[in-house]
Amino acid sequence: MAREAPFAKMNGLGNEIIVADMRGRADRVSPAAAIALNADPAMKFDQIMAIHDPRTPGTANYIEIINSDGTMAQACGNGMRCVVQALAAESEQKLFTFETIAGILNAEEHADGMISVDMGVPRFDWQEIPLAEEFGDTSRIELQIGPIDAPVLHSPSVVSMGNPHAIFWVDRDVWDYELDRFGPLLENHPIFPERANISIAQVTAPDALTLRTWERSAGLTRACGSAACAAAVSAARIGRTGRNVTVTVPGGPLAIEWRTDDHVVMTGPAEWEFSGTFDPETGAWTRDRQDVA
Ligand SMILES: N[C@@H](CCC[C@H](N)C(=O)O)C(=O)O
Repeated sequence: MAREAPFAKMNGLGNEIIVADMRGRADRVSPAAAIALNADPAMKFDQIMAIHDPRTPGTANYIEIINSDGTMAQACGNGMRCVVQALAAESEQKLFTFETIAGILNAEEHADGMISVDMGVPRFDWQEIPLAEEFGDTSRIELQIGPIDAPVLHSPSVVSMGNPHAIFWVDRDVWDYELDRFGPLLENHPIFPERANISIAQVTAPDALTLRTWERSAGLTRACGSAACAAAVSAARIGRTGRNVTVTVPGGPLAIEWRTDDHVVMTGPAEWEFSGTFDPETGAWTRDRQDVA
């Protein structure tokens, strides 16, 4: 087996993604490789989306999602759009089905280049998010937050989009808050036994939100697709918006539809930056010659 695997460096609204083509090989991207790649300023990323052969022959490609600290994530909306664009560039295929550790996902590339991903159904039960203690109603929960001196950041909406999310509602501009300071504290709050992605959200219209996210295991990002879905369903659940909203993240807008069949569909762009090959064990990488200016 060749040691090097092809990759495409991409982004989804500024969420930095490496799409790694691991098809036809039995190995996986090691946590050490992820950490080494992220330490290189030219490759710094939020998630690696590793495309593997189907786990059962004849079924969907298996996508492994690896955070920049080498840990696994169950969902990555922006990364899935990057995977779709990378695979769509190989063929005429427009409709895709993938398997992740959180289940089966369907996606589609539209004629205008925008990509929709069916992110599945939101989970509101406290054990499925998961939370460390029982809450009957997770649409807003009261948290004991000791060292954080921001009184508004106490009663988030919590939800799983495959991965755990907490959405803190604010009335002021989301940029008024020091998410880089609160994010790591809230991510590791004992109520979240598997930690959580932490977002600050402001409802700006009955069909619009602004959102900033501190991602579990990746830190501040310019976009988090699963957080946009989590914020959209949470806003609708507490009666602040309808079920079709535009969620504007630092990288730009995402359209989120919470369908009547309970599935959440996210639509947005993906962007290719450059390609190369890398060693999935060590993270050593080379940029493709034709991409070098
Ligand atoms: N960027 C992603 C979410 C990434 C996963 C997250 N860091 C986690 O560990 O749950 C997205 O676009 O959804």
